[in-house]
Amino acid sequence: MPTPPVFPNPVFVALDTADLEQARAWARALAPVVGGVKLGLEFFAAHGATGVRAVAGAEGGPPLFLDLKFHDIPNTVAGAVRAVAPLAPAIVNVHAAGGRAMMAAARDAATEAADRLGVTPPKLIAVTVLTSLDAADLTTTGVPGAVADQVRRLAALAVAAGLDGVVCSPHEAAVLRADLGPDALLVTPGVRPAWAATGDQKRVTTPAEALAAGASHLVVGRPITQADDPAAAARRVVADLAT
Ligand SMILES: O=c1ccn([C@@H]2O[C@H](COP(=O)(O)O)[C@@H](O)[C@H]2O)c(=O)[nH]1
Repeated sequence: MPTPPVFPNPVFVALDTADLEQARAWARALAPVVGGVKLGLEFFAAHGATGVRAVAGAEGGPPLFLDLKFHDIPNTVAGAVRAVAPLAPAIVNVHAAGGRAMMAAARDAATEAADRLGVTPPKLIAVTVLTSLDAADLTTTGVPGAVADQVRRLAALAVAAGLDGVVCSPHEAAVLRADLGPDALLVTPGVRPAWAATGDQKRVTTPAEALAAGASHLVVGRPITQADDPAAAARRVVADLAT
């Protein structure tokens, strides 16, 4: 199997809250421990770009994964990607199910906006099949068959559209690493240390298993943020990677 990209610390913590001060407190406490922070729909719906700057805008702060999962017609998604470019996220995502033209429009918009602003373009990745879905769920959406097959189809489409990688579950990381090669970003939520509750995630592994399977980044939210001591929980997650 090809060697996956090496990151000094692949753990991105999901700061899922609508409380600005809570997000800022988590970011302060966790930035020294994790490799990056992820802000998603709950936070963005409450606080928008101003809130993102307040949590992750500091010079020299941890890399930001802006997880807004854009999914619309190409013109609208391109506009959304341009609109978030001034936030200088390290990673931005769209839904692969939006199709090749939508993803290519997002890619072009990200490159053009970064050039105009004089910033490094974000890594642009596509969500394949949400980690909260299993095969039975997927069938109810009109996609019968193995989850991995649909993930592989959407991942191939994303790379063909010029994207840098995908969001997948750790269950598909090994097959996608083989399909897409060593440089693709494979960002895996659905990561649960043995001591954490699974919650609504259905396709999960431990952090060490996800990394061993070929994930380049691990997204971990509630096992860290809902712990009594989030920084200690983050240190446990990072330590688990060494096993
Ligand atoms: O398929 C996906 C895509 C995105 N997510 C996001 O990751 C985190 C996971 O949080 P946990 O608390 O560790 O479950 C969350 O922000 C999701 O929106 C995902 O879980 N699955």
